[in-house]
Amino acid sequence: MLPATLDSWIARAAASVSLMIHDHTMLVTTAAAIALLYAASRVHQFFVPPRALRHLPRAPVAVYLRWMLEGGGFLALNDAIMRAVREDALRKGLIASMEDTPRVYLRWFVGVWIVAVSNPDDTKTVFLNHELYEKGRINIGYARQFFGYNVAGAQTPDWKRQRKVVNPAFRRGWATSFFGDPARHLIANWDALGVVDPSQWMQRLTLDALSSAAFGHTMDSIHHPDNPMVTTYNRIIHNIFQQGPLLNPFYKLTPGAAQLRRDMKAFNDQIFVMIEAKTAERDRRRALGSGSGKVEDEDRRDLLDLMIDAQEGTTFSKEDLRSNTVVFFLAGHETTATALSFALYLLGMHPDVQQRARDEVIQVMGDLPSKPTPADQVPYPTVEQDRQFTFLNCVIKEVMRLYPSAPQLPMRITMAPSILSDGTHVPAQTHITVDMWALHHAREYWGPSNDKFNPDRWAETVLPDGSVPMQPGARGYTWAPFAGGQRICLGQQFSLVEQRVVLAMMLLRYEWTAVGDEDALRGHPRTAPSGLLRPDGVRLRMVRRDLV
Ligand code: HEM
Repeated sequence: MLPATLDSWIARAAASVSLMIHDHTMLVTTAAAIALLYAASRVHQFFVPPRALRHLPRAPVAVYLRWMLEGGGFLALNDAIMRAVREDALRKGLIASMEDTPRVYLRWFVGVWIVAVSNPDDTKTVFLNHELYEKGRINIGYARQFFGYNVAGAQTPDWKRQRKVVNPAFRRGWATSFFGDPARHLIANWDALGVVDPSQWMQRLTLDALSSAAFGHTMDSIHHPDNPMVTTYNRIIHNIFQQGPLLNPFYKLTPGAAQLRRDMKAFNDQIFVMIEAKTAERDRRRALGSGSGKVEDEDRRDLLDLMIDAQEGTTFSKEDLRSNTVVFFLAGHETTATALSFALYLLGMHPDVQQRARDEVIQVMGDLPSKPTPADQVPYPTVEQDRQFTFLNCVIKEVMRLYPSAPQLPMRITMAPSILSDGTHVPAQTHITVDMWALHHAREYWGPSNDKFNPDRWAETVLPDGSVPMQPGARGYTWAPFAGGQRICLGQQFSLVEQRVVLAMMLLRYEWTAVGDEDALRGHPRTAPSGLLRPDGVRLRMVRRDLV
C-alpha cells in the first residue's frame, strides 16, 4: 500500500496529466480549427472577391483557370472574359447592351482580384497619381527574380533613385542606323523567302536593334537565331510567362524550374561580363586622358554606357545595372516587335492604306535608288526625314490603338482608400490596372467603327507643323499604349523611331498582302501565349518593288 501523501501526490499528478492531455487536445483542436479557418478563408479569397468590390461585374474564375491550363494567348482569354463580364454587367444593370463596356470591372490572377478601369477618367487618375496607385508586387513564379528591382517595377522612393540614373540614357536623339542596319539584314533574308512570319522576324530584328542600343553589340539574331545568348533569353521569357506552372505549388521543385534557374544564371553572367568590360573600357579611356570617357557620336552611345556614367557617385549597384539592362530587353524589344508585326499585318490587309503610306515615304525620302537595289543599299530615313512623316504616324497610332502591345497596364496597388468615377470605393492595398485593350476598343469612345482599322481618324489631331501628338492627353486619355503621367514609357521615342524606320524601309522595298490561317484572314488573328500581344498564324506575301 502506498503512503497517503504519495497516494494523493500520484492522484494529483494523474489529474494534472489528464488535464494536460485534455489541454493538449484542446490546443491541437484549437490550432487545427484556426488552420482550417485560415485555409478556408484563403480558399474563399482565392475564388470570391472582397466584399467592397463584389458589386463589380466579373467573369467566373473557371474561365481564367481553363485558359491557364490550356495555355492560350491573351486575346482568346480576353474574348471569353469580356463576354462573361458584359453578361454580368448587363444582369447588374451596369450597361445597356452587350455592345457596351463597363467603366470598371474585376479581373482575377492566381487568387488576386484586380480592379480593371476601362474609361478615360479613371485612366487619367491612375496615371497622374502614381504615389497613390503604386506599382504592385505579385511575387509568383520567377519574374521578380529575373527582372529584379528595376526602374519599371520600382515603387516611388526607389523609382526616383533609379530614374535619375536611367533618364540620361533615354533623354537624347536616336541614330536611325540603330534600326536601319538590322532592317537591311532582315531584307536580305526576306528577299529569299517570299512568304514570311512577321512576328518571328520582328522579334529578331528588334532584339538586334535593342542589343546594339543597350550594350553596343548586336546579338545578330537575324543571322544567328541559334546564338546561345538568344536561345537562352528566349527560353527564359517563354518559361517565365507560361501560366500553367503558376498553378502548381511545387513548381520550383520541378526539372523545368531548375533549367530556368540555370538559364537565368547563364544570361545574368553574360550581362555582368558586359558591365565589367564597359566599366573597364571607360576607365581605360579616362586613364588615356580622353576627357570624361564620352564617345563622339552621342546618338550612337549605348544605354549601358550612359547608365554606367550616370551611376557614378550614386548608390546604384551592379545588380541595379543588371536588372535595368534586363528590363530594357523585355520592355524594349517584344513591345516594338508586336507593334511592327501588327502594322505589317494590317497594312497587308488594307492595300489602299499601304499605298498611301508608301506615297508619303517616297515623297519624303525619294524612291529606291536603282532597279534592282541591293539589300544593303535600301535607304533608311535620316533623323530629319524621320520627323516629316505624318500619315505613317497616324498608321502607327491606329495600329497601337487596335493592338496595344501591353493590353493591360502592369499591376498597381492602392496605398490609401480611393474612389473611382463610377463611385466604387476601392480599399487600400487593392490591386488595380488600366485595361488598355477595352479602353482602345470601347464603342463609347470610338463610335461604331471602333473595331475598324482607320488611320484617318487621327487626321484631326495632326498639328499645323504635320506632327502627330503621342501623349495620352492629346485625345482625352482614350489612347494610351505607352501609359502616361510620370511613369510613361521611357522608350517611347526609341520605339517610334524604330517603327517609322522599319516601316519606311519595308514600304520602299516591298508590296505585300496578308496570308496565313483562317483567323488571320478574317481579321481576327490569334495571339501566342506571352506576357504581351504577339500575333500567331499571320503570314505575309512580300513582292519586291525593285524587280517589277
Ligand atoms: C511599342 C513599344 C512600347 C510599348 C507599347 C511600351 C509600353 C509601356 C508601358 C505601357 C509602360 C508603363 C508601364 C507601367 O507604368 O507599369 C512602359 C514603361 C516603360 N518602358 Fe515601354 N513600351 C514600349 C517600348 C519601350 C522601349 C523600346 C523601351 C526601352 C528601350 C521601353 C522601356 C520602358 C521603361 C524603362 C519603362 C518604365 C518607366 C518607368 O516606370 O519609369 N519601352 N512601357
